[in-house]
Amino acid sequence: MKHKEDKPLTIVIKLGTSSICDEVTHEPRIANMSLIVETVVKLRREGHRVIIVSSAAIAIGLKRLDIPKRPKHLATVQAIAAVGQCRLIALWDELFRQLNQPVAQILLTRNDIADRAQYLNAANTLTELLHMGVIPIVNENDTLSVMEIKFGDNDTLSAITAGMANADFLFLMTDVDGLYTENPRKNPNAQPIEVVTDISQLNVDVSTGGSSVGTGGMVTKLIAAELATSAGVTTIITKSSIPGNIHSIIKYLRYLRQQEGDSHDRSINPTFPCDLSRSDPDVRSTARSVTLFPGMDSVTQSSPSPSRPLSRPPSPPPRHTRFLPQQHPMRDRHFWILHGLKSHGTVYIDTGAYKAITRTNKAGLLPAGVVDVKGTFNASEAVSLVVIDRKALIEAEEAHQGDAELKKTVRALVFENGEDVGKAIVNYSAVEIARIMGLKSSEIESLLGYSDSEYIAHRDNLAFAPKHV
Ligand SMILES: Nc1ncnc2c1ncn2[C@@H]1O[C@H](COP(=O)(O)OP(=O)(O)OP(=O)(O)O)[C@@H](O)[C@H]1O
Repeated sequence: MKHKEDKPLTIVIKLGTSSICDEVTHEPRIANMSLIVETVVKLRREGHRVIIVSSAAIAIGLKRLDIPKRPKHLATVQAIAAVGQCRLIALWDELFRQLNQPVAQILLTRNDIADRAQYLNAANTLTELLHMGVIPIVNENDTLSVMEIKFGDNDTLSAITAGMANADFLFLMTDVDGLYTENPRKNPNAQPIEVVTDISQLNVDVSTGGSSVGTGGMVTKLIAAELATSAGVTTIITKSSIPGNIHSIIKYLRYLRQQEGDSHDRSINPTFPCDLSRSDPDVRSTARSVTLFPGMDSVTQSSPSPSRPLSRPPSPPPRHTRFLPQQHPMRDRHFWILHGLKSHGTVYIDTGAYKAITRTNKAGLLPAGVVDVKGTFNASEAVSLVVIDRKALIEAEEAHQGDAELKKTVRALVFENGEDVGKAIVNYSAVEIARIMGLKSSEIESLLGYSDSEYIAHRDNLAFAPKHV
């Protein structure tokens, strides 16, 4: 019988600038890149599908053009990126060619995925390349990207790519071997974090930057981990200087998964009391119940099945931080709304509306639940949803009836304290919403002269950040 753990995996590997280039000289780290190539080809030969997200176009361009320091002028940086990207992909192609492995270049901007059809098209191209046995090498299209259409950093881009490709794993390879309580470059006593079950509960300092060529630091890695785990992708931060670690970590996690699979096989009730320390010393104190792979229920670890001998436990994996995927991954469309679309404004809703649109059998957003609107956006564009306390707003306004200035300040305060809970694609423009907010849907037509929908946003067009569902 073929077991779940034998299933080929889709693995996204994000390589930071510091992994590909020397911080000072900007020379490519050929030896390290070669080791990455060997690891990726090994994974390919085991049947896995691998996508690389590669930074470093600008750094490589600086070297190519003999410019010692990154200039400030945007057009100059974009020109350098164009030169560097060319060299970078040529380098990857040359190294992979030695092992007869074809690669493909994919350059993305946020604009490329802002349209649902284009997003699906990009996802289909990725799938097709993987199916053909090609390694897609993804990067932000720095040459075209202006602030408005930027992913901003390749950590975010890699998480979106992982979601798009329905990946099992996202490896964020960097110059530290994991997340620490503080920046280990600054404080050698910082403690490593091994398993993260809930990113919102993390108590770490990620405020300081990393290498001089790095762009995101740890902050963007945490954002990326939150994004990827919400799509069901196990996310790992580890050191890029030993790329073979990817293989050891996967082997180790597959072993755990095999144990988990056997627990499922032999039990009517899949949850066992367990001693995590037997199989996973990393998890000992941090997690009692773990989900190792997307699509599998959270189960506690248990001893191996007596009916089928397990393979020998692999040696403990190299140090890494592992972010466990959400038990109920977000639907692809919701993932796209939340992370693929740029917000063009804000729709403020009250707590009643929020409850209605987030309950299990969720409703669409009706005009009655909208308190205010900000920005200039058209119908069919994405907006942020912010929940505010309508009762507090009314009370505050009533308390300051006589003082228009104070009333304005208090109102602004209530709005400032609102909570950003997700995004929606709206059926009406900002101007239209401003006219129909607070009203019953049946009143839309008489007010606007038409009624395209009874909803401000249909329930399929509402997406919430994981902690808000
Ligand atoms: N709490 C923390 N734990 C671990 N590293 C931290 C922490 N806070 C800050 N850092 C810094 O984050 C750095 C890694 O991020 P950085 O952006 O420099 O690298 P990269 O991802 O390899 O490059 P790029 O951003 O170009 O993709 C580490 O070198 C470390 O100095």
